[in-house]
Amino acid sequence: MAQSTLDSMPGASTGTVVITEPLNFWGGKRVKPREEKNAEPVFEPATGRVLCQMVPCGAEEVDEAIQSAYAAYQKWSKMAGMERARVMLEAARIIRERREKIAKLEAINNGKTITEALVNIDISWKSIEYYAGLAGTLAGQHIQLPGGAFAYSRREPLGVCVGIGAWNFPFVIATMKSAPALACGNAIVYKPSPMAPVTAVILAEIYKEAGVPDGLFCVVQGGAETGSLLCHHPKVAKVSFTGSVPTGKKVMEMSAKSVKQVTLELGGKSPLIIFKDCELENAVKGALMANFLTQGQVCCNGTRVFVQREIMPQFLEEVVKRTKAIPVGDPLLGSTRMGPLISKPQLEKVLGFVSQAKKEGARVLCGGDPFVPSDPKLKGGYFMSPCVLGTSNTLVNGGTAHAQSALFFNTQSLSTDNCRDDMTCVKEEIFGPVMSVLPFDTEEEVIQRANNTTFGLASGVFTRDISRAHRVAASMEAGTCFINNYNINPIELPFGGYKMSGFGRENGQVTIEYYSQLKTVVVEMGDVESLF
Ligand SMILES: NC(=O)c1ccc[n+]([C@@H]2O[C@H](COP(=O)([O-])OP(=O)(O)OC[C@H]3O[C@@H](n4cnc5c(N)ncnc54)[C@H](O)[C@@H]3O)[C@@H](O)[C@H]2O)c1
Ligand SMILES: O=CCc1c[nH]c2ccc(O)cc12
Repeated sequence: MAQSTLDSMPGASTGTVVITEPLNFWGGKRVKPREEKNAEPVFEPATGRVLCQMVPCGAEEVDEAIQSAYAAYQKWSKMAGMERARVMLEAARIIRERREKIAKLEAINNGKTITEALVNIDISWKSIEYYAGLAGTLAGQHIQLPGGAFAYSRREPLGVCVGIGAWNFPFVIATMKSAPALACGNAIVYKPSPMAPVTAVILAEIYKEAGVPDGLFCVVQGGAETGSLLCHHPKVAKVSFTGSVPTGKKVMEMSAKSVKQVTLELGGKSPLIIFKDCELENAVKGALMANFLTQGQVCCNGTRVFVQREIMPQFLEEVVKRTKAIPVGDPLLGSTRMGPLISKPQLEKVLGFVSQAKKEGARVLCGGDPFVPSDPKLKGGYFMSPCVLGTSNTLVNGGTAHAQSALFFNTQSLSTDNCRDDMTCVKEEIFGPVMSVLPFDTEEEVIQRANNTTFGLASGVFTRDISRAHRVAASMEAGTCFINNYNINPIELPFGGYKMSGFGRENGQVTIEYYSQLKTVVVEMGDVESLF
């Protein structure tokens, strides 16, 4: 087994790892790219150094991977669910055993902190364990018909599925797609993001070691072109896509040509609503969890934080204090709570949103600047200080919080020194550590404003009023609503979007339905009654 990448991990530190092994995997082994000519450098976000080369797969390589997956599917789909479960449980066990090494590699490639990367790897093996548990339960129905005839339904796999992933949760996304796919008896060809290509192949090796047939989980590297080859391939039955709305639309369009099933897990601009009767410290912690994990590059982040006017001063004071205290730096240090963004263009894009917000009248309450850590090896990294955009008055001296709110916030509608619903930073997905804080007055008003978006991935509400909490949750046009917390996404819970945030679900029992199809078998026990 080519385990050398992982073997080099225990002693590895930021700025030291170089990966030269092939990153494609099909037919049960790593596969060297056919041509190196379109190689793209992959950068270590913490240092800006080249970590490896990503060589995109062309049509022949994609076809080879899909043929290899199809051959594996023929074997795997004939195994009993319990047999598949056994192999999957072994894969989960191996991931768990190697969690530190895999997490380190993930943190090096993605820039997320080692603390978060470990949580991600734990989610990954739990996902495989969870779907292994369901593999043996897949069953149809028996339906009695008149005259002794009957029918039964069989839950069958789809065939070769394709997974296309984003760069923010590379290992998690690869497992969240492959675990339900394999449990149902499918094979899967996975294309990671060209910016985070290194851990998917580790997953492929682990599945192989656990005993899946060669080709069952393949990895092809590449960007838009390779993705498009996958979406057009006639042997592919389903495409599960995680990424942005514009790319999701293209994937859906390409898949429609050969009527492939599609799951779209797309972006968001989720609202987090904080009522004045909340437990304030929890609400502040929730707002930080909703905005700053993985440097704010999380699809379901609650980036529009609506705060009831009366508690705005206290909320802002506390949220700004805590945001300023977030230790930004080397992702491999246990004490770091925010690493670098994924790439230089992403950093520039996010800083651009902050500049635009200022031009449109928002006040930067903290952060929003490029950040250069003191450690010299991190000088070329893509760091920025976490940012809160909102109103400035609460940080003005003097007056009680209530007096301030009465004096200042009652005139807010006249002020431009504020986040407003029509600002770019409030309307568009930034995908970086930028929280926009907006005042509101009434429940009715905030529900309308929270839903006034084309996205619908997630939402959140903080209140002590149980009736209000459920009323607000029911009225959110979003696939998830968190009550009195945020970004709690265990694998047992269905996850996915409303509106332009996509359709289909990942995680939870329901995902079995997105990786399988029902066949109805009708059985006659008597003679055929023919009208002809
Ligand atoms: N809903 C979710 O579960 C979820 C999870 C993570 C990220 N996201 C979203 O992903 C986005 C960030 O990720 P990104 O920048 O990697 O997104 P992206 O849309 O740029 O790329 C996603 C993937 O699509 C591939 N791709 C690009 N063009 C393609 C094409 N024409 N055909 C087929 N594949 C193509 C990319 O190579 C990559 O693997 C954000 O909008 C974020 O909200 C959503
Ligand atoms: O960007 C979001 C990635 C994501 C989607 N669903 C889940 C579930 C658990 C996670 O840790 C991440 C995600």
